[in-house]
Amino acid sequence: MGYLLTELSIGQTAQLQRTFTEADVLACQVLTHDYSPVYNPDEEVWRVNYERPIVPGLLAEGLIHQVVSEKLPGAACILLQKEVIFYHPVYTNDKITAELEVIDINKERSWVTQKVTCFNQVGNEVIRGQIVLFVLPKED
Ligand SMILES: C[C@@H](O)CC(=O)SCCNC(=O)CCNC(=O)[C@H](O)C(C)(C)COP(=O)(O)OP(=O)(O)OC[C@H]1O[C@@H](n2cnc3c(N)ncnc32)[C@H](O)[C@@H]1OP(=O)(O)O
Repeated sequence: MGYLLTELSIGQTAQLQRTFTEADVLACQVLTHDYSPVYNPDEEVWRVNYERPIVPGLLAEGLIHQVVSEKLPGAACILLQKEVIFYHPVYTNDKITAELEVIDINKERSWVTQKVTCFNQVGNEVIRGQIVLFVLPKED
């Protein structure tokens, strides 16, 4: 399903929630080969600055992509730009909400710009940013 470009409007929002588990982190490490000690509960290095091991940024960002694929626009599109700031760590077993809001539509190019906000179960903003998507036309 999803929205055609002509069905999108400025201010439209969508969100999804996900809890990132230790198993998710391990699966992400296998795929990315990023075995940073900051993800490992048995390591010491993260303890000075952080409460618990951190979820890889790339994995947390995955929730943003899920909102794009499933909800807004929820149709086939191509990521053109992504700028994100990690304001607060995502910890294992945090319940994260990713919210996207349409802030610009370029009808001539079929490009849509969305504001990205992700926050955790206590309302801390963990990720803020912006993405630009090329919304592919539906086949007739
Ligand atoms: C590379 C891989 O192997 C590893 C990973 O992927 S790790 C996972 C992804 N990254 C994170 O999870 C990082 C999460 N963020 C943090 O841990 C914190 O942002 C921080 C420790 C870097 C900073 O926190 P803190 O020292 O508490 O800073 P404040 O909240 O007090 O803010 C001070 C000012 O800095 C600005 N700021 C904060 N965070 C960032 C950021 N990530 N990028 C840019 N600027 C940041 C904040 O706005 C404050 O600015 P102001 O003008 O003073 O208001």
